[in-house]
Amino acid sequence: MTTQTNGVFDRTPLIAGNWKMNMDHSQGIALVQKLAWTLKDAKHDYSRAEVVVFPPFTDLRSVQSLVEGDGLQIKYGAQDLSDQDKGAYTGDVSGEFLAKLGCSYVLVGHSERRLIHHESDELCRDKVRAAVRHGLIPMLCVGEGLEERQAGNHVQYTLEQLRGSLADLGAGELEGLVVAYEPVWAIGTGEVAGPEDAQEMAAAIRAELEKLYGADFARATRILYGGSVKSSNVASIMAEPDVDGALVGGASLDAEEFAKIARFVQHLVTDK
Ligand SMILES: O=C[C@H](O)COP(=O)(O)O
Repeated sequence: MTTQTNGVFDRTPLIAGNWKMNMDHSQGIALVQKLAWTLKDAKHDYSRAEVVVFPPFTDLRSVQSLVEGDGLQIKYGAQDLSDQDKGAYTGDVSGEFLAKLGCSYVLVGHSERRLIHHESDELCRDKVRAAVRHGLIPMLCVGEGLEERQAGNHVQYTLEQLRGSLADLGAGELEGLVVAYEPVWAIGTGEVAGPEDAQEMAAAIRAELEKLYGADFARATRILYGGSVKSSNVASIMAEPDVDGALVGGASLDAEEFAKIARFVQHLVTDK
C-alpha cells in the first residue's frame, strides 16, 4: 500500500462498514447512494482513506450494479464465505461467486461467526485460503473476550487466533491481507477499547506478522480496530501508529455518520 501514511509506515487507511444482518437490498442501495453523495459533497479523497462496505449476501448484486453503473469509488465485500468452492454445501456461498459479483474483500472469522457459528481457527484458515484462491482480499478478524481481557491473557489469546487462522499459509498467498482487531467485549456495547489498548494489540499483531512473514509484509499489512467506533472516537484511535483504520458496525448503518468517520480519517492523513 502506498500514498499517505498512518504512523510511520506507508499504509492507506481503510474505513470498513460491516452492516451485519441489517439492510435488505433496496435499503442497501439507498445507503450506498447516500454514502456516495455525502462523500462526494465533502470531496472525499478515496486514495487517502479507502471506504469499503460489507452488506449481506442478498444485497451484493444490487450494490455491484450501483457501484459499477455510477462509477463509485466505494468498494464492497462479503461478510463471510465458504471454505469450499462448489458442491453440496447448502446455504454456503463460494468465493468464486463473490468474485463474480465484484467483491474486493471478504470478512473471515468475525467474532459473531466464531461465537455464534463456532468457527474454529482451522476453518478460518481454510476460508482465508479460499478467499485468496478467488482473488478476494481477506479481512481476518481476531480478538479476545471479556474473560481473557480480565485475566490479562488478551494478547496471547489474540495472537494464538492469528497464528491458527494463518497456519500453513505463505506470505506470497496473503498479499494485501487486512487484520481487524475486535475485542469482543467492545462490540455493539458502547464500550470502546482505549486508544492505548488498540495500539498495544495492533503492535503485537504486527510484531507477530513480522515473525511469521518478515518485516516488509508486516509493514505493508493494514491492521484495523473494531468495536463501537464512531465519529466521536475515531480520531484518537487512528492517532495510534499501528492502527490503520476501523471496522465499524452499528455506526456504518447511518450514511452521514459513516461518511463523517471516513472524512475524519482522511483529514488526519491530509493534515499529517
Ligand atoms: O464488524 C464490526 C464490529 O463487530 C464492531 O461493531 P460495532 O461498531 O457495532 O461495535
